[in-house]
Amino acid sequence: MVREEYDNPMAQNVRDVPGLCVSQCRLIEEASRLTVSAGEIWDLGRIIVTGCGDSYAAGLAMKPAIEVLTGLPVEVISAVDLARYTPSELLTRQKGTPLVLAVSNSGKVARLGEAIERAGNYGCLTVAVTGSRESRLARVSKKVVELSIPEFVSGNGVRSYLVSMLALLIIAIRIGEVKGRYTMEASQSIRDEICVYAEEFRNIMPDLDEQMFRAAEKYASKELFDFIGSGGNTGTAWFSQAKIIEATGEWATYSDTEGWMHLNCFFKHLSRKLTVQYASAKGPELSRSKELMTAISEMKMDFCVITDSRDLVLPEGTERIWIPGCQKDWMWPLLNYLPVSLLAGYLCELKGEAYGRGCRDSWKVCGTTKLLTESRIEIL
Ligand SMILES: N[C@@H]1[C@@H](O)[C@H](O)[C@@H](COP(=O)(O)O)O[C@@H]1O
Repeated sequence: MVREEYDNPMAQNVRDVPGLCVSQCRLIEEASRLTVSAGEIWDLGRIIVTGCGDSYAAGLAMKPAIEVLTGLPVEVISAVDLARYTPSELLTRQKGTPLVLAVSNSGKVARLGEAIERAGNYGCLTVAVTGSRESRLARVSKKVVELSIPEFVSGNGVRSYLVSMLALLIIAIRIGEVKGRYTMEASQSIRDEICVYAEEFRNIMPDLDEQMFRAAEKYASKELFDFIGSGGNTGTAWFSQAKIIEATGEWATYSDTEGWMHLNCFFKHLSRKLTVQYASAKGPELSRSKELMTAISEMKMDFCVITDSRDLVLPEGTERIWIPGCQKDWMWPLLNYLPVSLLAGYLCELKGEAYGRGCRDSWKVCGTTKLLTESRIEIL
């Protein structure tokens, strides 16, 4: 088959991401630099990142990075948990003010606005990281970092996911710098490293594109997709399952590297499943990742490993999907979601599917954003 005949919006979005990463790096730095003052940063006790869907995954993906950079404890809490379940006493000032970073491309999701209004009422410093300053989220947040993502064909959030993660990363770099953990020059060199990573990705894109199209051809009949990753790669694994569900409607799941051996290893119909593991050569979990690879190979199922290593010994029959690595392992999730985004886009074309089932028939009810934006608000 000829790849060009199966080109699709998700693949077009993926190809745009490295350039977008470089251009957004500077723009977000400018938009966010003075949002939280030095005094407010010195007063912080902990950080909560929240959001829905891909925006929640962006928090998972950047959690280790934010922890390393800021030296503060970071929790990623879903919007509904923050709105309705997190005890109010945990949102009040205790050994410093909690900073809540609320990620939402649209700023319109009701539950997130609700969570932020509540957290703000109890004393959190709330910051909306959003594409819309006019949105309800921006209005109820104490501060706003406005993202401006250039228009492009809609591609299942592949570009906005990058920008959400990048914004969290750049805000964290600034917090660490103001706290005196490293110099302004060191901050700039981290941002430079982000751009180097993006450029390396841009260089491998034609080969990666071809490999993922061939993988889509090979795995087009699969009905279950099982993603494994820990640390920031938990966010990547979450995002991977989301793209497969949206683009193909097939069943998809994710777990961390330890959790897989406790649960997802028990799926049946192994011949109908594709298992994908994220394994960075610099990752602190590499020894555990290798144990899983051995077990998965003994179970005899189709298996891909997305890795930044060409030397990592993989079990026979395993497909290596090589992508660039980063000097700082916590930066890897920023772009390592791109191979599966390509895979999902090509699978959608090969299976004759429509994103979100075209919101037709039984899925009509899912097509109205009202269920997300006009949900009843309760400030507890
Ligand atoms: N299906 C979409 C997701 O793809 C999106 O990530 C989420 C949050 O959207 P936003 O970032 O605008 O808050 O909304 C919906 O659930």
